Amino acid sequence: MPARLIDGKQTAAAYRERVKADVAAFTQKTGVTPHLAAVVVGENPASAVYVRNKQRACEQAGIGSSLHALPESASQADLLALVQDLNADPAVHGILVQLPLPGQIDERAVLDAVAPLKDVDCFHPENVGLLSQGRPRFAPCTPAGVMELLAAAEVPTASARAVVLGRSEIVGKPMAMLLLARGADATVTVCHSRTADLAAVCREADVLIAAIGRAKFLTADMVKPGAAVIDVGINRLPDSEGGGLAGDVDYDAVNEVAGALTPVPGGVGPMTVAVLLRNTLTAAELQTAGEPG
Ligand SMILES: Nc1nc2c(c(=O)[nH]1)N[C@@H](CN(C=O)c1ccc(C(=O)N[C@@H](CCC(=O)O)C(=O)O)cc1)CN2
Repeated sequence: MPARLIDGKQTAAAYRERVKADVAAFTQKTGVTPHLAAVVVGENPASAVYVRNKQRACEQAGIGSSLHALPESASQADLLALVQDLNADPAVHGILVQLPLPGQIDERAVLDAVAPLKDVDCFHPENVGLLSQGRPRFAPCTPAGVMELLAAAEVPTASARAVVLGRSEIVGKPMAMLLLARGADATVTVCHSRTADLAAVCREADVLIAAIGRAKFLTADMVKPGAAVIDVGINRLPDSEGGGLAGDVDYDAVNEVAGALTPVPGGVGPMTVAVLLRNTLTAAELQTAGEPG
């Protein structure tokens, strides 16, 4: 029997409606319109699409946005100066620096330069530290989106064995923290391409998060029958393989073994954008006098 489909588009649409209502209430109460500044460096076509989608989503939620584009040749100093300007601008509540950045730029130095209260991606070490201590200021967008999908699909995490395949700063590590947090209460293993007997480790999972960044890496033999599998991967296939998008999960094969499964596209991706909207509202609340943080 095929797995139950976990529909990210539908869950994200409902989530975005809730954010929109909360933004309207906030703006009515304070007179402040939350504002997201998006920073893009270079001509990466996928980044351009993602940022355009984020701006469109802002507009639909009643959030203002601005685009700050630098050329591919921009120096680290140019980018740091832009980030400092946005940090100092009281009309800007959230700053996102779209990744990846061109090779000449030290990504970590730029992300560290974003003011922690405007760090709507939750990449700044202060915010990662708060998250790891179980007192998050912002939700890490993609991992928090995964938690929303699990909740919407009524997949229990308490006492479940959760395996996170991938150890990136953006997804794998914060994902493990959210699953481990009080309330989620999963028993969490983080594994990666160098884990010994990786398939056996993955097969222990009741909840399996694939975030390794390799197309169709997770195969059916790595999945416990009935497990909930969340595919975080968004990989562009070469034309020789038909082009298009593939997740980190070998969808057709895993669909025959898993109990529930997210598609790509239409799974985790839409949730990343939805959580970004929530974080922009949170940032505006934190920076608006008289608003509880
Ligand atoms: N500053 C950031 N940079 C990047 C992040 C991030 O969270 N913050 N994540 C990714 C890109 N990303 C958001 O920025 C992102 C990627 C994909 C989607 C999405 O909805 N994908 C669709 C498919 C879209 C397509 O056809 O290409 C889907 O999965 O249904 C949303 C956000 C790296 N950079």
